[in-house]
Amino acid sequence: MSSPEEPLIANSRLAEANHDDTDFADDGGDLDVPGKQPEDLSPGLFIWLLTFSAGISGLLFGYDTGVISATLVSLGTSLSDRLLTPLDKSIITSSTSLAALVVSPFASVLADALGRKRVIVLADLLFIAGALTQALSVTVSAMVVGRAVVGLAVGAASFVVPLYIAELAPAAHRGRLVTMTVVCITLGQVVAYVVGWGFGEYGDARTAWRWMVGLGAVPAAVQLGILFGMPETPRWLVKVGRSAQAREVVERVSGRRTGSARRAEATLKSIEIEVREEEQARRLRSRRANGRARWLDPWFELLGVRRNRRALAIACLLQGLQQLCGFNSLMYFSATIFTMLGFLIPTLTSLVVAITNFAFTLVALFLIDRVGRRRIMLWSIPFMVAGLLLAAYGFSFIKLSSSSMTDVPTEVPAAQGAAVIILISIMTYVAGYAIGLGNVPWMQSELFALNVRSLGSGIATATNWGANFVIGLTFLLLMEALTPTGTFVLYAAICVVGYGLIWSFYPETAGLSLEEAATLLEDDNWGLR
Ligand SMILES: O[C@H]1[C@H](O)[C@@H](O)[C@H](O)[C@@H](O)[C@H]1O
Repeated sequence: MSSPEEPLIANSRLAEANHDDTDFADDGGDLDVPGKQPEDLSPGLFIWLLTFSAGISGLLFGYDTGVISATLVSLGTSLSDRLLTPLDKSIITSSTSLAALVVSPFASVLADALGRKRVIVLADLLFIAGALTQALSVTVSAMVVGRAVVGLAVGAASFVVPLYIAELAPAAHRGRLVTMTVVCITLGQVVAYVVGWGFGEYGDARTAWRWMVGLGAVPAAVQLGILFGMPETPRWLVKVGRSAQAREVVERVSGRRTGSARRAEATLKSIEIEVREEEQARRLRSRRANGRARWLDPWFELLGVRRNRRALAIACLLQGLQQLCGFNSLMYFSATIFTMLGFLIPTLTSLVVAITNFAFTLVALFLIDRVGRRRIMLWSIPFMVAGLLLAAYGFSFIKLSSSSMTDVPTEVPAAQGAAVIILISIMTYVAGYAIGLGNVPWMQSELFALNVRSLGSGIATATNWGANFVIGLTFLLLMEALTPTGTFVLYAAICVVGYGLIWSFYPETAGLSLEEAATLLEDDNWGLR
């Protein structure tokens, strides 16, 4: 079903861009400075401020997903006057990802209709409502509702914030800036773990968990305030016909460096060319569609055009793998696992998971644009496999009592040596994850052409949450059914399959403009570069 005009349009766009804009593309013109490489260039204060404010959403995403680990071991009998079963815990945990999954396709429709920024505002309101509902809940179902409302917020924010940053950032810095969001997510998880440990150890046992979950409302309120001074993205503004405003934003983003006026002009022009040509292509296609409903157009463009289909396949593969590799079972249940292994202060031990994840995401921040997305993934996944297999081996020395999955610490003392092996192997696995799979999938928007970028990123984000839901719901049950060793071997096998798929299908997009990255997938050798 791929339409014959598509490659022509893309080629003419590149030809036009190459003709009069050779020195800017989407890199903000930075490459036209003689003797300078992209790495030498700093993104400018405005971009950093934008990223920082947008990153608060990441912080919230991280806080709300991370806080569940300590919450689960602190709830005791405060919900519905009983101890929680493994199924209760699984449902409380995974309701967040289920709600995030449900909202992600709508987030893309809203982001196109209302603009990227308004969706971030909406997400903040939901973050506040969800945090308060959880803090005040007295039954398991009320807690599930609160977690689900937070899930709606996380789902919307996880889709729109990377899109917002990718559309504002110059190409030479895009990878690093999108990774900043993931840094904020992982920082949020560290904060959640520290809060969890602090309240768990030193707070009033009956109310500690209410503070843990309720505190999530604070950064959301702060961000609401900051958002008033933030701009909409120039790409969205051009798309809805507000080019004058788009020009102002592009000028602010370009800063006051020499030649920035010319760069701003050129950047705006390339966006306008892309929007115009995609509009033409869309009109051509809907003329051929013979009365088909208009809302179906983006779907036909996404699935009917070869390069878009390829982009979607890759984005969903990466997002699915990011979750199915099992990382979030550690994020959600590490306190439960370390309780089971007999560690004295499990919430403190589990801080290791969050801190390793955060520290290696920082390492990724410095490596990603230099090493490239594809290469960084191929280098890091083997460490994940090694870590998982070693953990599986460590678990084979540990006998679990039937009570080990509940709040009651195991009566069978875990073998100390094995517990240490497990801790080290988990750290290796988490480090490998944080360097590659933890952040590369969020660079999804650079794979898609503008006309399908929102929808494509929305579906890929939904894949992430769908897989996250499966992992959250099944981890404790798998630990019982397959044993911990079997569960970790299963995750290792998923990583190996993922490695093969990435090797075969994922091209390098580092350093390309959004327009060039989308065009790359038209190439017949799209997988191997
Ligand atoms: O990129 C993030 C990050 O890696 C988080 O630590 C993880 O909890 C999320 O699921 C993932 O999307």
